[in-house]
Amino acid sequence: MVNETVLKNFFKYVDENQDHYVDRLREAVAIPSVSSDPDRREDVFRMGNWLIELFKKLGISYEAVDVGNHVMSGKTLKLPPILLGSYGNDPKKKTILVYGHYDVQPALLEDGWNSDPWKLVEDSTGRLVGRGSSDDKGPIIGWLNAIEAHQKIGVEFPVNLKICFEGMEENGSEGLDDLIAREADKYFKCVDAVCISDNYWLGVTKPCLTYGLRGISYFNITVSGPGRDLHSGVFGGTVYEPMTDLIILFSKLVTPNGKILIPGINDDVAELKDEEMETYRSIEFKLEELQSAIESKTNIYDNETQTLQARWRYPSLSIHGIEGAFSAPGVKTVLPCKVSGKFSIRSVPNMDPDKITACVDKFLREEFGKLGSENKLQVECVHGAKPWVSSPDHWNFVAAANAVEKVFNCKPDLTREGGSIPVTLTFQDALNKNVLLLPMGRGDDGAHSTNEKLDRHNYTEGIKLLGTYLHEVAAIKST
Ligand SMILES: NCC(=O)N[C@@H](Cc1c[nH]cn1)C(=O)O
Ligand SMILES: [Zn+2]
Ligand SMILES: [Zn+2]
Repeated sequence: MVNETVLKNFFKYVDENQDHYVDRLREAVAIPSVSSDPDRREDVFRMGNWLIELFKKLGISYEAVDVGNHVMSGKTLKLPPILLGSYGNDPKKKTILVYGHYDVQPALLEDGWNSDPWKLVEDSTGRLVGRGSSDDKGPIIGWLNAIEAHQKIGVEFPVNLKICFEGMEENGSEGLDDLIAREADKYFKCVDAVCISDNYWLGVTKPCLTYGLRGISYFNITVSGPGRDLHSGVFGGTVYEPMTDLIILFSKLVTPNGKILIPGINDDVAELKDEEMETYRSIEFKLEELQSAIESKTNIYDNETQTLQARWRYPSLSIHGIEGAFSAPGVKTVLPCKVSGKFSIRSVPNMDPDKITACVDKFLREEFGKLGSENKLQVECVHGAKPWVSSPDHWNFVAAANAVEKVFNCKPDLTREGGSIPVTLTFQDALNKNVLLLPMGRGDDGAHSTNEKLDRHNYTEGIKLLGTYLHEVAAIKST
């Protein structure tokens, strides 16, 4: 049984120290730890060091594992360290592994932010706006805040905690799978279950536990031809233009209503069974919540079930951008000599990343061949992750559901998620343990988008939720 007095004191301490937690998040957001920008790599390291200082302060023993180098945009870069922390080592207690990431997506004020993305600001409704506030600095700091609160109120921590924080999640989690394979029987040996707080509620009011993710295959297709950028007045109409070829290729990938046009891509998608259909019925989700998150009515489906299925159990293809193309304000009559188009496919059970790459490569080469262009095409899958589905009947989920009831006074929805967290399946397979996703933020947080936020309420109740989950884990029979 969870000691209710302990929880009461823990909740009270968290409530009274909200501002301290917000200040801590502010410090973290101020470090622009963008893993996909070679010029920001030092900041990713700085963020790792910031966490190490906090580990030291909280008495968490740790190793900052150097996982070598990688090549990005033609540059060899050091990979940020993977932080492996240990808090407690009592053989009588369960051991929970928590994972999160300290890198963030890029953000520029001119993308449409209302304030500097690297300065956490709180609006009048308690929205804490800043890059990484929800994805994933708020949640990872949440675990550490929960440890600190237990120390301050003088309460024994309910479990042994293993911590794995990486700085490359937004950029393919390079080095992490190998490290997990190496450490499965060492650092990760005693782990009883895994908890990841790196996703969001479905809507804005109801907490959820998540048992599935889509995979991702991220592609870079480069079309090159002329040896240098050219004046379109002088050379337009006389040369094969890489940008024209690329746009035609892009136009062949997907229809405006999301149907993927690449032959073979949809072949392996798991069949929709009656039991799965049932799971959509009980979920509290309204199209209005989606519309509020996308700040428009540009949704493709006019009903909730089809929308959730499109997000969770069918693949999608999104076009992200073009490197090398003119994108600044104003007018520039250039004809770029080399452009790289970026798009990704979110995959679902039973799709296979190698087959996805083979289908994409074959299709694009055939379509490019039809253009009769003298330019060159290069197709590359820059990183991939497999989809993941887990069992929500496991005691790990039951403990989390109990914690949701204690903190939010309601039963959580059981959801899948359209995003990808590459390491989830690795943990499940390499450690043979149950993995649970326990989100802190809301569906309208705008992760990866402009004006990303975490509500103060979700942050503080989230700290309580993470701590209470660990108490419930300690109390539950785990057979
Ligand atoms: N919060 C999880 C998340 O945002 N995951 C990313 C992972 C990714 C893969 N390639 C680039 N980022 C996601 O986009 O789903
Ligand atoms: Zn992310
Ligand atoms: Zn994330």
